[in-house]
Amino acid sequence: AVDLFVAGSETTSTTLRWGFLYMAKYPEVQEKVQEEIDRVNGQSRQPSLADRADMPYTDAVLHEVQRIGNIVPLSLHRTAAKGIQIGKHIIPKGTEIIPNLTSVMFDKSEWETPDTFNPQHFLDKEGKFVKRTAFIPFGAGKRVCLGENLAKMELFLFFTSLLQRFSFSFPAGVMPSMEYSLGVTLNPAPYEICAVPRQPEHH
Ligand code: HEM
Repeated sequence: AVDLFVAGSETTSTTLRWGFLYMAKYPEVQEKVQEEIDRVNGQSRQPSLADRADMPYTDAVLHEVQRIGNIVPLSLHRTAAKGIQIGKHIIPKGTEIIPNLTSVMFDKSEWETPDTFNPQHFLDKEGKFVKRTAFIPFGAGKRVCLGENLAKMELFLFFTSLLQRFSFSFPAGVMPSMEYSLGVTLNPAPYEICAVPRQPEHH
């Protein structure tokens, strides 16, 4: 049970902290997310998971936050249970393997603008959500993150519920900093942010 709390708490909250930071830095993206929330939920009904399919832009923004936030840059270290050959490379049994997720999620041949926050990475020309095979923040294969689906549900619900009620911005005179510190996960450096209540809708 402790493993699940350790693996599940900091990862999700760190991703959300990157998310609100990017919303403050890119107010035009934040506004488009809020337009989508207003269209699908209005102000009175809280977003639910059933709404996700109707919110491709918000879904794309969350995916892009996870890609560029890159919170587990070197995944989990693994040990080869048996010897294998991948192309020319022979990996003997017992080899320690450190998967480099960063190299995939910032790969210049996979992403149009790898170093720039760009939700269009996950949208087609009609604005529909598109999956990308190089999106692997949860790892890949047999030992992919056990909590992937739970994490995606949590991210969607917390992100949309907060953006329904608040707009995030930097305090006057504070320059946005996208600096990070590497602990267990790759974290945004502590930042100051304003959560300004949105005007209730007038009917
Ligand atoms: C945004 C949130 C999360 C991210 C980015 C994330 C990322 C990862 C990554 C990269 C791995 C290694 C996968 C591999 O070796 O290929 C992993 C493993 C794991 N994660 Fe997550 N995780 C998240 C949330 C969660 C949550 C919410 C839980 C559980 C409640 C969880 C439980 C686990 C467990 C148990 C493993 C080990 C699986 C195994 O060894 O078979 N994670 N996670």
